[in-house]
Amino acid sequence: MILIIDDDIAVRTSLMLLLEQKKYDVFAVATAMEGLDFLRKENVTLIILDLNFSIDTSGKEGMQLLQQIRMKDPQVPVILITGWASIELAVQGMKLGANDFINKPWNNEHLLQSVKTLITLKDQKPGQSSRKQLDKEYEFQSIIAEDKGMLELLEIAGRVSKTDASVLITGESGTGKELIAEAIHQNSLRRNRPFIKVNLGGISTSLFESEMFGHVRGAFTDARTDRTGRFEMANKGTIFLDEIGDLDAGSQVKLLRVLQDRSYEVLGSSRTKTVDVRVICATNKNLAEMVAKGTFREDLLYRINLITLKLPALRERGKDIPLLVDFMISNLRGLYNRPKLEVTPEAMKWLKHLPLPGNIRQLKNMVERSVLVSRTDILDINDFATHVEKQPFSDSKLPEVGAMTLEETEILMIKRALQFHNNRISKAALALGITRSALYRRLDKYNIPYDETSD
Ligand SMILES: Nc1ncnc2c1ncn2[C@@H]1O[C@H](COP(=O)(O)OP(=O)(O)OP(=O)(O)O)[C@@H](O)[C@H]1O
Repeated sequence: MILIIDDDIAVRTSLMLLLEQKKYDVFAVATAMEGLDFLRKENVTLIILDLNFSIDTSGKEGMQLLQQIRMKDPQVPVILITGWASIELAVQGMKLGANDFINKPWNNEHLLQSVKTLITLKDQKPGQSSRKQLDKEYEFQSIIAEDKGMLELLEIAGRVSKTDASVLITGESGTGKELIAEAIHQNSLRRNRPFIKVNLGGISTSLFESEMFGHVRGAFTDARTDRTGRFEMANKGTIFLDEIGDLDAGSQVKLLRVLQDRSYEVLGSSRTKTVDVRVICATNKNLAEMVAKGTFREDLLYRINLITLKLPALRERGKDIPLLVDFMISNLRGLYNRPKLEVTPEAMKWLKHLPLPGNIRQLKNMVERSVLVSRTDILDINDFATHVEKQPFSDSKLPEVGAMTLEETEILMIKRALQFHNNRISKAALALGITRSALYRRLDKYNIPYDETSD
């Protein structure tokens, strides 16, 4: 049963009609008291709450009610309805545990999507599907994963792919964010429509609008012909906004508007265009931290992260490395016509313990290079070892001369290696290029705490 709490009879009626048409059971109340009373007695699957309900437009009462709802039922999904002017209120509401917010006047499709997504996700907790079941239900062939966390992630990705919910994919560089974004599109009802990828990190501020929304001829000096924007190209399909954390403040506002209203203006034209698009964003930055620092808009974050998928780093799913290597080798057998390509068990073991900060991309590059260069089809440790790509490092990253002694630098590097490898001594030693016993000696010498049992 969906519960609507709003004192405006017009809003209640139109929401009820809309949801009933879609065969949802709906109940509407006008006051906070009635709402809480209903929640106590009935099994509510989702709540739609108008934050500005009651004559008090500060939203205080709505916010209080949200807190009370959360105390009674921490799980029930809550969608807030707010006026455009009270976007800050919506952000506060999200912090208090609401799941989504919709601006008035709302777009019916958008609202129904949000309802469908939240109910779909609530129905089933992830973590129940095996790889086999996932493969039966979805098309994830190009994504190699047996790791439990990854399977949970794929299960959620599969389920949300059928909705139009916006998805934020986070994770270190090379962990497969783009691959997941493509898979969501491929498993969605939009699969036969365009999938448009935009690398926001590569678009300059001055070109943002023309690139995203297009321009008409003469809109600015260099605009000699009309240009179709990326949103228009993605119409009816999916737009994948990569590196969203790299967007400057001005472009963030412009993006927020199109994500809120699904409408925009082509540069140099006064006509408003609407767009029907599914939005998937990705970043390797920590957006919550950026919000705290004031470099990323909080309202934009809530607009894009109805569903967040956090991809694990490869070192957190080391058991998947042999599967990934097998998959890569099998592709290369066909590509280079070398059907006998193999990796020795020793090399496989060695690869499993290799520090790979560039994640799957780094592994893939290394395997491919090793195959290309090796004269034999049976690849051993030595064939790979010469191709371990050191991450690009510039000495400008080093502290200023005089800021640190050599000993202090050594201590810092040891601590970083331990932290990176979750205190696993042998892995940290390998990354530092010393033996385990040499690392133990240094840990004792510098009094760095460690856990002997963690290796
Ligand atoms: N689970 C996986 N199975 C097979 N190949 C994978 C998997 N994950 C990633 N890859 C491959 O690794 C490479 C990097 O993946 P992708 O480009 O999706 O990473 P990313 O997280 O988007 O990187 P960046 O943040 O640098 O843009 C691609 O060639 C991709 O096909």
